[in-house]
Amino acid sequence: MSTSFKGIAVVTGASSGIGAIYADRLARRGYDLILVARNHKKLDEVAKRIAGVTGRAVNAIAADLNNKVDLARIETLLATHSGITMLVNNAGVGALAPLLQSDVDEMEEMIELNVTALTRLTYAMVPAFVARGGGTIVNISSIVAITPEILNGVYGATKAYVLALSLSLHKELADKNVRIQAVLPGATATNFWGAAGGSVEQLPNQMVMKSDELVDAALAGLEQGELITIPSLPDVADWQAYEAARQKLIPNLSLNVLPARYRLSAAA
Ligand SMILES: NC(=O)C1=CN([C@@H]2O[C@H](COP(=O)(O)OP(=O)(O)OC[C@H]3O[C@@H](n4cnc5c(N)ncnc54)[C@H](OP(=O)(O)O)[C@@H]3O)[C@@H](O)[C@H]2O)C=CC1
Ligand SMILES: CC(=O)[C@H](N)C(=O)O
Repeated sequence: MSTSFKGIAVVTGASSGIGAIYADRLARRGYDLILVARNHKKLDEVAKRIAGVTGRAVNAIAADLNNKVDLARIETLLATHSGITMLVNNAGVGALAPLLQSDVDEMEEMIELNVTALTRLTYAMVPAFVARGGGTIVNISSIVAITPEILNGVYGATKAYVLALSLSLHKELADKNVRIQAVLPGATATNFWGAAGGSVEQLPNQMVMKSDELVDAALAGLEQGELITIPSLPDVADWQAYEAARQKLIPNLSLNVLPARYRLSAAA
């Protein structure tokens, strides 16, 4: 594996779980790092460990992406730091309870982090990448983007947003050398579950991926040029068939002729 210098990767939510593994793997691939999360102590520990092992420059910035002032600080960094070549939009929280058992204020906070913060960081990053002739954005979505029935519906909807935005950005930025990848993890053994009020131990073991294997697979997908990476999916042909079915719908989704099934008969 080449370890030539690849610029700076910014990883949000890097104090634990998937984000901390991304930080480690990207440093080993030759990126210097800027790590973002709220917990300064944990973030510093991750940064020191990775810098010690890899010798790369690793900066930790404590920021609450649900706080407008902190978020603006990170947006400014992304828009102005010319060394940044990759953004991993990973920070996110989830929920497990259905609508009747969940609190709408908590849902709003989740939307602010999973959707609003990710959108604002992307809006800060993309013009800078376009101006510099390229860059890479990795968006951590989830399999619940396409299976919202599995967990809390608002959580699934936030991840469907991430998938939709990624598909659109890929098309919009195709000729600007800005790479987009959306990663759709299935259940992964991280703090996510405890933070969402559950426990990963309650899931059947065969459904749960280790976070290091998840990230290694996601980076393999990135290096293979994938737009969508579903690390758990055994046969990529199944995703391709799903996507082909979606593409087949497109020419028929906006027409000025009513299909026969909706034409009311004169007698009715
Ligand atoms: N684990 C799973 O089963 C799956 C997870 N995902 C997604 O993966 C991503 C990473 O989660 P995962 O590693 O599993 O869980 P973790 O709880 O381990 O990581 C979440 C990260 O986000 C950070 N974070 C949370 N809130 C904020 C905030 N307001 N501002 C800044 N950072 C914040 C946390 O750090 P801190 O508390 O220090 O701020 C932490 O570093 C999420 O987007 C999640 O939705 C997707 C599919 C499956
Ligand atoms: C699919 C999952 O189980 C996961 N926790 C997620 O965050 O989407």
